[in-house]
Amino acid sequence: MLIRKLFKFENAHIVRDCSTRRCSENIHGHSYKVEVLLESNYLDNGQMVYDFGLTKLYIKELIDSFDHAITLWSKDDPAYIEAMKRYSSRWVELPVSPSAEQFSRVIYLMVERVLACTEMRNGEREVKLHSIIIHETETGYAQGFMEDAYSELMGKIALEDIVFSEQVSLEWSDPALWKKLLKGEKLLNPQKV
Ligand SMILES: Nc1nc2c(c(=O)[nH]1)N=C([C@H](O)[C@H](O)COP(=O)(O)OP(=O)(O)OP(=O)(O)O)CN2
Repeated sequence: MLIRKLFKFENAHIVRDCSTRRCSENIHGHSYKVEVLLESNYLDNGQMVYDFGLTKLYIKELIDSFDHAITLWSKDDPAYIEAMKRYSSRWVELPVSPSAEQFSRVIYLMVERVLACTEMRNGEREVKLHSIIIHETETGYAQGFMEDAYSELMGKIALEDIVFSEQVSLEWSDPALWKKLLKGEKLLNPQKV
């Protein structure tokens, strides 16, 4: 059984070296839509794969890090990165360029880590991340699966190389959330949301 929850964020970027000049040479923004697809062969005590309400805790919080933020590629021109960080408080720095494809891989790894760290308390069993779909526009999307997220052909992504700005992390329910996830600390699901 597959379930899907939709999240949204508004984000700015430049995608260097792509064929579209508007995209590679200009800061521009998108109203992103993110589909998180979860699967299981089992149902929980509420006869659900995973309560949609529970996805609105850490999964939503982390995806929302990108909202009203600029996403930077750590290999971009250092002068550009420095200027963006100086004049914009909400930024996320990635070890890969922020194309729709790379966003799907990055968000796959982030959501997968949240699920791995989550202690589920309502009889959920073997809830797995199926894929992440990133809609960059109304007409274009990328869908990333586990094999894409871990693909060495596409370039290995280490979660440790994803950096959130101070203003982003201060808006999380726990400003140490990312550090805790990197260490693999447990996140306890509430019994009711
Ligand atoms: N495979 C990809 N192609 C493009 C990406 C991407 O992430 N992956 N990104 C871009 C640009 O960011 C661009 O803004 C979006 O491109 P495009 O679909 O051409 O945008 P339009 O607004 O022109 O969309 P229409 O619906 O066709 O008007 C470029 N390519």
